[in-house]
Formats: sequence, structure tokens, C-alpha cells
Amino acid sequence: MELITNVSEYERLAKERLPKMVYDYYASGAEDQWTLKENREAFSRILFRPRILVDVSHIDMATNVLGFNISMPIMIAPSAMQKMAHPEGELATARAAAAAGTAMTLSSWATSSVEEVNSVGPGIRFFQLYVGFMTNDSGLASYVASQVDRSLSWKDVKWLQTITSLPILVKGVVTAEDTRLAIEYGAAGIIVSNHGARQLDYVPATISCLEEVVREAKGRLPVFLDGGVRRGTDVFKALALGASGVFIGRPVLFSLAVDGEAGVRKVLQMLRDELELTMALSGCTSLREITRSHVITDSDRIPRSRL
Ligand SMILES: Cc1cc2nc3c(=O)[nH]c(=O)nc-3n(C[C@H](O)[C@H](O)[C@H](O)COP(=O)(O)O)c2cc1C
Repeated sequence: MELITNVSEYERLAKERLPKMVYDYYASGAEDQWTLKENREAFSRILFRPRILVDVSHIDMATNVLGFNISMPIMIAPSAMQKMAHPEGELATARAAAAAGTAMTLSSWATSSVEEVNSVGPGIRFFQLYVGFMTNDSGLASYVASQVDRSLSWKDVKWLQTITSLPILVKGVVTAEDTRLAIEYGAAGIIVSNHGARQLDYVPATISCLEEVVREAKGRLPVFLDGGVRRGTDVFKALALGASGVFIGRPVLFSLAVDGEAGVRKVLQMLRDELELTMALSGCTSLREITRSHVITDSDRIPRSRL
């Protein structure tokens, strides 16, 4: 096995190993793939304003999501059909997430059932009811998945609350308008996501939409982000712009394809190590200490006279 030193290397290795059709299904984005590229590039335009001479000998990355303690603010997004990447599919992902002490999400198009995934042992798991909605219960999720279809609307967020007391996260919010609606319809949290740039091309990168959503949310509900997170520095940037945590998608599929459970464990460990280093070099000892003033974005660079 080649020595792997960063998350993106798994994509290259997965490309060599996977049937072309499977690789293309995992890797591609919609149409011109502008948003796919932008999800990464927008991160690279955000720069740091590090602080020095802070005692960073102890760094705490633990956090709490909807009442669940997790070891770090990095979780696993739902992605369909993981058995095309590795025979153990979602079960390997569940084991790796549990070992890392973080949460995973089971896609509504998973190749393992809720019961199978739960049988690997305890772990923090979100279950997707349909693209856009997730809850954190097991038994109910499969029931609800069979009830909802493409006519899903905001009213269904309310309806879901009549059949479960579990918190519902709404995924795919990228505007202030939808943030307002998510709050109005009782969402417990929001995931800023463009579904890995696989749906509408030419939507902005998720990291570029994050502040608009965070500003509108005003702390009334937690805001998470996914899309293009490949480095610990990306995680730090998302937290600095107000995210409560991030989810990763393709890195899980690619590392699963290359090395199964061990690959996914390694991805989580590398991101954890990189986030820890970024915090140390920025002068932050806990997630709370990561603030907006630790980064500079495109919008900060627009001269005041033009605003
Ligand atoms: C092959 C593939 C399948 C996916 N399937 C689902 C899915 O079933 N449900 C869903 O909400 N999101 C799905 N997603 C989107 C991911 O949950 C996540 O939003 C996205 O991959 C994050 O971006 P990243 O891959 O750049 O990390 C899928 C993504 C990929 C790459």
C-alpha cells in the first residue's frame, strides 16, 4: 500500500482501482461541473489571520451535535451505494465512524439496511428519510423513507414532526430565504449543501453560501456544511464562518474503495490531525475559540467604497 499523506490522494488511487463507470458516478458533478470545481476553489480563496503566542499544548476538538457528543466536528455525509466501492459498504463506514467517535449518515439509497448498520455496534448515526431530510433514529427511518416521494415540500417537515419527536435536519439550504422557512417549519438544524455539486450546476460553492445562512439563523439552530471539504484547514474555515460542524462525502467513497474500513479510518484521522494542527497554528485551543476574525474572505476584500 502506497503511503497516503492527504485525503485527496485516495481519489487518484480509487480511480485506478474502480470500474470506470463506478468512479465516474462517484466523482462527477452536474453538467459543466462548474460548482464541483468551485466547491474546492472557494475554500482556497479564504485565507487565515492566525494569532501567535497562545499556549496550545492542549487542544480540544470535541463537540455536541443535537445532544450527541462527538470527538470532532467532522462527520460522514450520506452517499448512495457504498457496496460498489467495497463489499462491506456502509458497514465498514459505520465501523470507521464509530472508531473515530464521530457520526455517520446512512443514505436513503444505501446498500445496507438500517438494521445491518446498527448491528455493527453502538455509534452515532443519522438516517436519511429522503434527499434533504435526516433524523437520528433507526427503526422509524426506513418506515418514513417508504412514505415520502419527489413531491416533498416544506409542509412535509411539519408532517414529519407529527410522526416523530426526533430532531429533523434539513439539507440543501443555501439561501437566507430557505433558512427562514427551515426555522418557520421547525427544523432542528440546517445542512448547507449543494449535494456535492451533483444537482444544480452554477450554484455557488457551499462555503460561499455559509455566512448568508448563518446570519439568518442568528444562532436559533445549528448550521452544518458539506461540499469540497478535503483538508483540516477547510474544516477550520467552515467553523470560522459559523458552521457547527462539517460532513464529508466523496473522501469516504474513495478511501472505502482503496482500503475499506481502514481507508475511512485514515481519512477521518488525517482530517482530525490537520484540524488540530490548524487550530494550534491559529492560536485556538477549543472550537469555541475559532472566530470570524481568524479568516479573511472575498467579501472582506471588497473596498468599503464599493459597498
Ligand atoms: C456518489 C454520491 C452519492 C450520494 N448520495 C447521496 C444520497 O443518497 N443522499 C444525499 O443526501 N446526498 C448524497 N450525496 C451527497 C453527499 O451526501 C454530500 O452532500 C456531498 O457528497 C458532499 O460533498 P463532497 O463529496 O464534496 O464531500 C451523494 C454524493 C455522492 C458523491
